Amino acid sequence: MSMDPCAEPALLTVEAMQQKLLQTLSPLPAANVPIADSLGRVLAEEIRASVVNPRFDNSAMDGFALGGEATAAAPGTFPLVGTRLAGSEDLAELAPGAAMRITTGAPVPEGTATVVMQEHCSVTDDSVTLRDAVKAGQNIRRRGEDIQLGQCLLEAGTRVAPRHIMLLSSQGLETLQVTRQPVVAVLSSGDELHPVGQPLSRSGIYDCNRPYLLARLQQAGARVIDIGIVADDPQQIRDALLRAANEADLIVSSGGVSVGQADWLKRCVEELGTLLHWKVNIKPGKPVAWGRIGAVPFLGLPGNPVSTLVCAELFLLPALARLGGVAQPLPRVVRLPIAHDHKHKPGRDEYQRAALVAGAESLQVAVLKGQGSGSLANLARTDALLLLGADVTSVAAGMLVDVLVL
Ligand SMILES: Nc1nc2c(c(=O)[nH]1)N[C@H]1C(S)=C(S)[C@@H](COP(=O)(O)OP(=O)(O)OC[C@H]3O[C@@H](n4cnc5c(N)ncnc54)[C@H](O)[C@@H]3O)O[C@H]1N2
Ligand code: MOO
Repeated sequence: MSMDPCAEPALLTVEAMQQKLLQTLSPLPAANVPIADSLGRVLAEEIRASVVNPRFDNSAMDGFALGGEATAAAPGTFPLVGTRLAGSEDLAELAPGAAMRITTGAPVPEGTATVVMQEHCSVTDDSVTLRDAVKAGQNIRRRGEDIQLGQCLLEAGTRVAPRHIMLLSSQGLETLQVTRQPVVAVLSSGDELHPVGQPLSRSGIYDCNRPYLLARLQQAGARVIDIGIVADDPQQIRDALLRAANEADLIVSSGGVSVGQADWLKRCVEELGTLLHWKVNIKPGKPVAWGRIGAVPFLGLPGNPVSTLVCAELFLLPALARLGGVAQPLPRVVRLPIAHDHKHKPGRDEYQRAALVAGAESLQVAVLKGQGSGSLANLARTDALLLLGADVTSVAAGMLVDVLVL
C-alpha cells in the first residue's frame, strides 16, 4: 500500500469490501453458558428437540371432557364424574357417556372424545348439560403435534432473542454452547474532540462518534473497551492501537483515515501491522480502512459522524457478527416503496437517512432533508437508510427501493 497520500487506490464496492471483511475473520471459540445469560449471544450448536410438545394430549380450554358416546349424543345432559386439573397425576379414565370437569393444560383422561368450553354448558353438582351438538376431537392439543423428538429447533449461528429463550426453556435446557462474546475496543481520533462534560475550546467539538459506537456495539452483542479520544499524534495513536490490540478481538476507530496531514490512523496501522484495504465506493464513508494490528482486525471509520454511522452498519456490524459466529452477518435489506420522486447524483453507492412513513397500502420510505455527512439534526427522525446504487440517477414515487432498517 502506497504511503503517498495523493495516490488513489482502487475503490472496492460495498459488497466486495463486506466479502473481504468476512473472509479475513472467523468466529471466536465457543463456551457453555446458562440460558439466563444467553440473551444476545450466538448459538454455536444446533438445538434439536429432546422434549415433545405437547408432552401429552391436553385440554386447550377450561370446560368439560366428554367420553365417546356423549359426543354423538349432544345436545343433552351427562353425569359429571370428577375433575382433572393441570398438573394432576390422576390416571382415572373417562367412561363413555360421562363428563369430567377439566382445566386448560390438564392431561385429557383416557377415553376423552372431545372437550367443550364451559361457556357452552350449564352445570349442576353432578351433571353437565350441553346446549348444542359437539365435534369429536375439539379443544384437544395432541401429543407431539407441535414439536417432535429430534426436530431441529434452532440452527447454529442464531442470535439468542427472548423468544428463543422461551423455546429453549420449554425444552428444559439449562445451558447452551455459545460463541464467546466479542470484545471491541473503540477510539476516536482528532485534536478537535472533547469528551462530553468538558468545556469546549474555540475550535473544539464534542466527540459523538465514540459514544455512538460504544452504544451500537453493545446493542449488537459486543463487550466494549473505551480507549477514549486520541490526539492527532502518531505516538499517541500507536500507543492506543497497541493497547487496543492487547485487549480486544476487534479495534474500531473513527477519524483520521483520509488524506489530511493530521490523518495518522491509516499510516500507523501500516507501520504497526497490515493495511488490507483502504477506500470503498460509498457515500458517505469513502475513506474507510481495514487492516490488522498483529492478529487483531482493525476497522478505521471516517470521522464525519454520519460516515461513521453508515460504515458501522455496513462494515463494523458484519465484522462483529462474523466474530460472534452469526450465520447471516450482513445487514438485511428490505424493499419498500419510496414516498416521493427523488434525484440522485450517480458515482457512488449512497446511503441516505430516511424516515419510514405510513403510505396508503404499506410503509413507505421518505428521504430526510440534510444529507451532509456532518449533518446531525435529522438523526432524530432517521428510521432507515435508503440505498441508491452508484448508477441510479432518479427514482419515481411508488418505486420499490432498497432500505436498511435501523
Ligand atoms: N482532500 C480530501 N479530503 C477529504 C476526502 C478526500 O477524499 N480528499 N474525503 C472526505 C471524506 S469523504 C471524509 S468521510 C472525511 C473523512 O476524514 P477522516 O476520517 O480523516 O476524518 P477527520 O478528518 O478526522 O474528521 C472528519 C470530520 O468529522 C469530524 N469528526 C471526526 N471525529 C469525530 C467525532 N468522534 N465526533 C464528532 N465529529 C468528529 C471532524 O471534526 C471533521 O469535521 O474526509 C474528507 N476529506
Ligand atoms: O465519505 Mo465522506 O463520508 O462523504 O463525508
